[in-house]
Amino acid sequence: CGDDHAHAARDGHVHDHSKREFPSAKLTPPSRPLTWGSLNILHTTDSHGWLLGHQKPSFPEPNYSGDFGDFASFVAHMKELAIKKDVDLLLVDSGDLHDGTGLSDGYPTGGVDAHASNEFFKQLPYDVLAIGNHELYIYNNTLDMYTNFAPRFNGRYLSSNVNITVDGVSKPVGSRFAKFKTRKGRAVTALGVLYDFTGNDQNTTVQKVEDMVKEAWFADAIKDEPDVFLLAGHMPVSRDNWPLVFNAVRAVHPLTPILILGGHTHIRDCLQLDGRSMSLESGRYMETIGWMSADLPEPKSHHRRHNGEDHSGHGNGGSGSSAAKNITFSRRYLDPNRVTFEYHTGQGNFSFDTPWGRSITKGLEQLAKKFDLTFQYGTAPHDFTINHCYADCTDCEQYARGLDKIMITNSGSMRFDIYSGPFTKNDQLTASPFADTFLYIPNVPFAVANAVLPALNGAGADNRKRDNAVEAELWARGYVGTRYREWMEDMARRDAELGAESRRAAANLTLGYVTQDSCPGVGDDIPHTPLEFHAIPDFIASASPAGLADDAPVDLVFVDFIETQLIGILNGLSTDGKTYTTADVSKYTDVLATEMLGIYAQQAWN
Ligand SMILES: Nc1ccn([C@@H]2O[C@H](COP(=O)(O)O)[C@@H](O)[C@H]2O)c(=O)n1
Repeated sequence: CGDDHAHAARDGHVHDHSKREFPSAKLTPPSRPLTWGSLNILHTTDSHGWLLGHQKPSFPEPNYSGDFGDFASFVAHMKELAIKKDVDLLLVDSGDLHDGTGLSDGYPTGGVDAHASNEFFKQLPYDVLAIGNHELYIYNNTLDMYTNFAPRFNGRYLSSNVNITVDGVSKPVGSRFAKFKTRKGRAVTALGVLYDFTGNDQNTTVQKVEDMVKEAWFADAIKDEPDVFLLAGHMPVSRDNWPLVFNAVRAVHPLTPILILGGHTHIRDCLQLDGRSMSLESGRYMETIGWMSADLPEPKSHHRRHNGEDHSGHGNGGSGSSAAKNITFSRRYLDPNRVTFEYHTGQGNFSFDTPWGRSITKGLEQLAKKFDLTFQYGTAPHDFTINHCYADCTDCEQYARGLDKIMITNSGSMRFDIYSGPFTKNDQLTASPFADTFLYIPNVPFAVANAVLPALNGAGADNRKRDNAVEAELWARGYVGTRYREWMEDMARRDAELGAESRRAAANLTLGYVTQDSCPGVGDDIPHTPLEFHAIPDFIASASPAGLADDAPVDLVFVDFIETQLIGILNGLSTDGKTYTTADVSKYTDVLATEMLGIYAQQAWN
């Protein structure tokens, strides 16, 4: 790509499409081409509105600087390559399009979250999409998916176990399953499964995965053998319920290839449930494009056409010679930026953009302008990262001190790092995208209020391991920060254990994800060195007021997202026989969690 620039200058070529400035940093190109199979998949998940790319100059952000227009051009070139290679290429998304940036959450009053950003998603030729938990926290968002999003995909937006009630009737938000043929004639049966999520709004329902697989429609959908099962879903590929779905399919079809495309924990992950299946999870926030390839047998229809009988290795008995063989798979985690995209498509900086890709980029920039996302509240004096170094927060503490209150929130409400420099409306919404309300319970005895945070974090003397029920409840409500942090911690630990020689080699690498999963070979497309990692608890709080007597009354302030857990914990700590209920809770302020950082920045960072 650097060469292309040089040629353009040397040859005096003038191109009328100027490139955007991102990435401002030098990016390492991949060094090994993708392995293509007879069926290939590009996978996105947990994009959460990150359609304009990561724009900050500090690493690892430039790794992810490609925007959705660049991605569209990439997809277009990859589709052409697939045709040239005469193989199948599918595009799959595993959900969570809401909550995460100004494009999804910076809409004017009266708007619907992610409605505008989803218009761009709708322009891509997704073959299968699955619903995520973030499509379900607010009924109006789900309704928008049902009314405006699902219809565009003609039955391929899948919500196998998720319903919405519209006009008193409960029905799937999208479709329960899809059956279709690929360009090469492969018969695909696809599902779109959501993990056992319980934080959904009224008038939406999520059926447990263990119940879904017992449904008559499910048995019916999987009865006929396709060439391949494509199980998309917003469910982590490790330590969750995919085996329930996998085993239900395997009970009927012991040998049919099964491709699982998962999500939710925001990590890069891959495993194989057997030799004829692969499960892939492709990160978060458009920081990863997943690639899966599989050398599948010829489509059954092809065999029937050519031989008059089925030698494909399909069917319960596995009549063909390939029946018992493992399938050859590959997987790769791509850093979405133009250097990656150009490398894998064999394009240069001036041949890469398609008119379609450019129009998507332009449309996204216009949307950012319309939502005033560059409005600047102040200038962040330094980086405030969630896990990578200790934030110097003395200034925030001073700001919160002086009143007899304790403010508690879930650390997951802080979604993204704040980088030094201009702090804009977009930065406010990437850091804190949830329109959660601040609530409070007045007159809680100080000693009790002060014990809530450690109890919530499971660190209290009598509660060393957090109650399993609380843990399960948090997981069910979508609390997955722990898994992402474990993953980051693991890569930092492995890095620390490296010997001196490997450490010297790693010194030349840029910061980024360093994945170790259980699939064969190296998954990351570009070798990186991992970020430093410092653990944070699941819940965080303001500094406790100093010098108060144990029975001094304080306001216990918290976000509505944690109301149920907090009241439960509070009642476990209460010593005076008082039982707290939602009747004790009032609204603390009209300021929403989405607005608070801007207010702070205006006062403290100007
Ligand atoms: N109103 C909300 C909704 C969600 N959260 C946080 O998001 C987490 C779930 O997000 P995933 O992308 O991981 O599914 C949830 O655990 C909360 O931390 C929130 O704070 N407020």
